[in-house]
Amino acid sequence: MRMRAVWRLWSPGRGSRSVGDSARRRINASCPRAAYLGLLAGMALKPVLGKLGSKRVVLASASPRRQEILCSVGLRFEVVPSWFKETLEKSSFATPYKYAIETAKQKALEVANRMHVKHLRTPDIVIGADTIVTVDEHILEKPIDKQDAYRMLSRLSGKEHSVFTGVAIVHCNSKDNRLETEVTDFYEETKVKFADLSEELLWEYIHSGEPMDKAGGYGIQALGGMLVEYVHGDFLNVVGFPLNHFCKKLVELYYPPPKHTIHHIKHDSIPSVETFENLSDEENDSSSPLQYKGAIKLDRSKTHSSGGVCSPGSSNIIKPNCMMPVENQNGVMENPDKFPSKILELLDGFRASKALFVASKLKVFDLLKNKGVLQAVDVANTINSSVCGTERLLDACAALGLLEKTLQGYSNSDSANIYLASDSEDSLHGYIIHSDDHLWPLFTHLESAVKEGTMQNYRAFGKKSENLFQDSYYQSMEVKQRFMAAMHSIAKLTAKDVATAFDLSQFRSACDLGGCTGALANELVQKYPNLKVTVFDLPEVIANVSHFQPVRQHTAPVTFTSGDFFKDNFPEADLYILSRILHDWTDEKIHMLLSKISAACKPGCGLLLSEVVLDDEKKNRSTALLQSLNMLVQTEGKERSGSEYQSLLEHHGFTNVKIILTGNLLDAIFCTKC
Ligand SMILES: Cc1cn([C@H]2C[C@H](O)[C@@H](COP(=O)(O)OP(=O)(O)OP(=O)(O)O)O2)c(=O)[nH]c1=O
Repeated sequence: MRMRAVWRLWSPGRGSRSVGDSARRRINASCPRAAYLGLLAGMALKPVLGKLGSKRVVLASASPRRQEILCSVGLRFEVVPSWFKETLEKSSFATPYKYAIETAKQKALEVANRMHVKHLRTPDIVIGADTIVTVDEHILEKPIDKQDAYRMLSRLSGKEHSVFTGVAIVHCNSKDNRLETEVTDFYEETKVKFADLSEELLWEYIHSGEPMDKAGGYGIQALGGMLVEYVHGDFLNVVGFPLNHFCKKLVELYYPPPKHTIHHIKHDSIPSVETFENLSDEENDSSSPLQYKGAIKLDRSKTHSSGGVCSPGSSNIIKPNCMMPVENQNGVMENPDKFPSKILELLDGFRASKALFVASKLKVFDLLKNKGVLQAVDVANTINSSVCGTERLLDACAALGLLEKTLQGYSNSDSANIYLASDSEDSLHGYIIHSDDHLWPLFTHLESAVKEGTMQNYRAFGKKSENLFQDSYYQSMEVKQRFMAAMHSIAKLTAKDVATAFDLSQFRSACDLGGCTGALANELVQKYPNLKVTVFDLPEVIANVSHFQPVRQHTAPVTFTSGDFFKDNFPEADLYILSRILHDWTDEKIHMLLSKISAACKPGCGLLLSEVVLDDEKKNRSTALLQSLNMLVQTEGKERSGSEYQSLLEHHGFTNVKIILTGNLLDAIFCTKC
């Protein structure tokens, strides 16, 4: 079989299926037990999701496979790739899985610490994982180059090997500003047997590029599946995350089984599932969309009934339509879980956004920051609103985790004090108001934007946008200040991660083109005191930057110069910066701008971009992809993938393009002029 023919079927962008789909399809076709386990995992996770719903869960992994596996069961999490280098001394571990567990643990702890220290955002749970392949007592990780991939794959040819994934679940707690962690870890082993691989097949596979970011140099979920004769164990474990074992661990952690309630459901090809009844909502977690009050017990005699009801408040209720597996007429367990929680959550999304917008606009978070705890009636009187409406808004905000509600009244959550109060240093208030006043009207015309493929400024605001910034953002003082405040909020939130993503210490002068209020520039001079930074932006912007400047800064001040980077000459510098600029424009305009920058750069000069970087297949980072829709409704630009940026940059003589996914809202790209 020729690889290329198959590649066409599976390659992204040609209607290929996701890893999750392909993985699931394989499971179903070849391994009924694994298929069942897949379903079990999905079901088992749902009630646990209620537990995790109110928690900040972080996946400390850059692996798109892991993200997809966890996404596919509806877990909500942030992705913050770990910076931990996988360099532990292998020989110091008694077994390979201990090595994988320790690496997973270190990956997760690194992220927990970094988030705690750098972002003041202590997560509740950080998940780390590490996948290794072992053959003939050797541990194989990701190949460093094609030769290395060749060595690995020829070692695996014709043999059975083991794939171990170590997983660490780190629970975090911030006490007196110190991070406390509690680690739960486990591993899963899957045996995989490779067919005999001919040299030709082997090299063709290596040249497909697939082996490079995968342990053992193969991806079982894609082309690499053709090399495999059999799999014993959890398929998803090979793909990078043992979902089933993970779910069981969560159940163990959150629903420790009271011994007397354990029922075993047995079936020939199906494992006992003592976890199910413990997944009922005895603890009554209000954050779960699948929330039903009262203890719900599994009554096997009734699981055949077709019309099980889930009603709140009653005990001894069977809910086969909600979470539990039921046996069909043939005695085979089926997943009856048709509850569309993910879809319902999306459906609700706009209501939650609007509640946040309105509470921000009415300055609820400012009021509660100043006053501490208030009853709804006091809030209503102060913000000049009805008591019944205010109470519902406050209750919704409390349920969304923005406020806390006690008998004494409502108060801000910690994150509301940090991010929602308009006067706090890291406030997102500006961006929230911009989202309500500007993006919301634009998004109501998303359908037209999709049909026409163009921005919707005219429909939303009755203004033609021949010159995007002049016409849309700088037409009135009020809109301009709102827009600048919005950009400032995001720049402040991301500046530290962008400024520290690369070592820029060799540069003496920098020019931030379109640098707006100078938030990134001010961060750069803090980090590099010898760097002189100039912000170059339109005169309308520069005229308004003064009240965004830091009050106490012990470094040389940032300089501001006005001009239009498309038309005017910009200041000389050995480092140019474009933060959230390229995404506003078409490729044509980007070429124009990059060619101007390239002409201004001497060899060795640097160019730092900060943008949302899409994954190459444009399917994994939903926040980034939604941001691309955001660009569609309001600009002629779009978000781009790493390779798209790379080819734009290389076209203008910039080389050594490096990309860092910061885990924050903006990523960082750095390259130098050759
Ligand atoms: C064996 C095998 C591995 N893999 C992948 C899973 C992991 O992503 C990768 C193993 O490398 P890891 O170091 O475990 O993970 P990673 O570097 O991709 O991500 P991070 O360290 O940020 O968590 O190999 C497959 O996708 N398919 C396979 O068949």
